[in-house]
Amino acid sequence: MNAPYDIELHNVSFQYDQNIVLKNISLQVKQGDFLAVLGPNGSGKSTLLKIILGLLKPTSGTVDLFGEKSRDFKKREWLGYVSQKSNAFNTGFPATVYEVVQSGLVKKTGLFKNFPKDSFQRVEKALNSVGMIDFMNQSIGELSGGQQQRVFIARALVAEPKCLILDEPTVGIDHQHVQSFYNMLAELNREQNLTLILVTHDVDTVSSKISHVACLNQTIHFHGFKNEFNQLSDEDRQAWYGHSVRKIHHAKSGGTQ
Ligand SMILES: Nc1ncnc2c1ncn2[C@@H]1O[C@H](COP(=O)(O)OP(=O)(O)OP(=O)(O)O)[C@@H](O)[C@H]1O
Repeated sequence: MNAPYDIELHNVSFQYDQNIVLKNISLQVKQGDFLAVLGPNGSGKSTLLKIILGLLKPTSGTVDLFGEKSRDFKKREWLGYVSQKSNAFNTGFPATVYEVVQSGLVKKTGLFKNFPKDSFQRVEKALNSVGMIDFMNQSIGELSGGQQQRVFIARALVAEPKCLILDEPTVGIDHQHVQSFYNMLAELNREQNLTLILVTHDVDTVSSKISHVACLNQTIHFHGFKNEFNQLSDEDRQAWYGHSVRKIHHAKSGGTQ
């Protein structure tokens, strides 16, 4: 299928009971984009992701996935999802890294079907992509938060998604490992042309990796290329975030602008 966009939202609004959370969101994400979704706490970022994933239905407006109406879209495995709470296993959890990643194939094969014959190769490939192949036989609970999160990305990758959606995936990862985590995402984006949608507060750390930025606070205040985001005036930023927000820091430019 040669869809113009992986994801296209038209005038999407959403409310929980009387609480309006999203208003008139129109947004397009094309194949190979690396989009960072930014916004203050409670601005609707996770809700937006759940609408894209089809876990919540818009109160009004429509979502198209790979050129089809979301409600008609059957290839759900094309959308991978890694939530911020994935890395929450304790040390006693009785599953190996291999088993956790293999469970991601259920999305592709269905719950009551056997795993495909080449599942070992698929798990191997996914673990290689996230640099975790050496941990294949280890218990998931024995890994650090950052390692567990890589395994969860492998679990999403094993179903061979075209777009990976990540909700604050670095929560619980040691500061010194966050950069290498984002390097890994950038490599997936570059080498596998994987579309990435990332909700994050790590604007500075991820800035050199992303291609696009969307600024959300109930509605979209800005959506465009990263460079355009950097041109936003302080007034625009204040209107979006409610208080002064730093511009993206570029290591080469010699400091926060
Ligand atoms: N299941 C729910 N039922 C009712 N209200 C909810 C529910 N989930 C979220 N909300 C409300 O919707 C609003 C947006 O929440 P959401 O989690 O989408 O924001 P967010 O930008 O992801 O926040 P954060 O950065 O704190 O994770 C908040 O006011 C929140 O209280």
